[in-house]
Amino acid sequence: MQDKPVVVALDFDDKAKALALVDQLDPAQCRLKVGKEMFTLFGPELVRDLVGRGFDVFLDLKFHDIPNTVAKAVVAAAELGVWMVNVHASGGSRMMRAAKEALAPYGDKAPLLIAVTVLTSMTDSELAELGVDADTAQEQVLRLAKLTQQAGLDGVVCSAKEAGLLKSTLGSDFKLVTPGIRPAGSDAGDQRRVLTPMDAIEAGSDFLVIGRPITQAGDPLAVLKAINDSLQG
Ligand SMILES: O=C(O)c1cc(=O)[nH]c(=O)n1[C@@H]1O[C@H](COP(=O)(O)O)[C@@H](O)[C@H]1O
Repeated sequence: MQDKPVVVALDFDDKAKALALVDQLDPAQCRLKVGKEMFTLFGPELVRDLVGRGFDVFLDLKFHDIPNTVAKAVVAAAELGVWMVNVHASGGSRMMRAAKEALAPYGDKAPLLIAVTVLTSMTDSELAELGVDADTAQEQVLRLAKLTQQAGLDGVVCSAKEAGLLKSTLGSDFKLVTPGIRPAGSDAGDQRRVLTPMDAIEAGSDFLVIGRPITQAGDPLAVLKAINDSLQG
């Protein structure tokens, strides 16, 4: 298992509330994810602040644009000192390769570059609505994950439900970052393809992105601790 597999998704519209949670967290216990809402509201300053506090930050902006634009965007992320950044695999292999090449000058200081395959909120019928020629979400995830690996990226964001298949097909070094994680008994919300933290790790997930079950809990630290303890077996 990876060191510190839990990545807490900081999806807040209130910076003070987010920082009140961050103040209680220890960079030795978890990593943090900043997504579209907080980045749009509070910008790179927030990311610099979190990096400055010693957290590994996953900048989850899911870039999806032409190769030149995405390459420049991932360089901007690297300049912020983030640990991980992501793009949409459906932006294509040329775009993904351009992003990877743009990070080469950062050497081992480059953020991990990850691609989103099929969003964990998507169902098979929603994929069909988009005209995706795959029988199941899983088939499309595998197709996009193979493309991502061929483009030289470090891994993919996927549902833990696909982790076993992806690990056995793509090898143990290819990182699997899995949202849609719900400790037993917690509300799935808008997620459709969910697993518990332990089941996700056993299936082959490297990093567990967990938002509302921690951030909306009465005692977020207790939930994080319970999750970390459950993973220690
Ligand atoms: O890239 C992601 O992190 C992501 C990809 C995906 O397919 N599904 C998904 O839920 N996410 C993110 O993972 C987090 C999940 O949050 P909760 O559903 O609150 O645990 C959110 O910040 C989502 O934006």
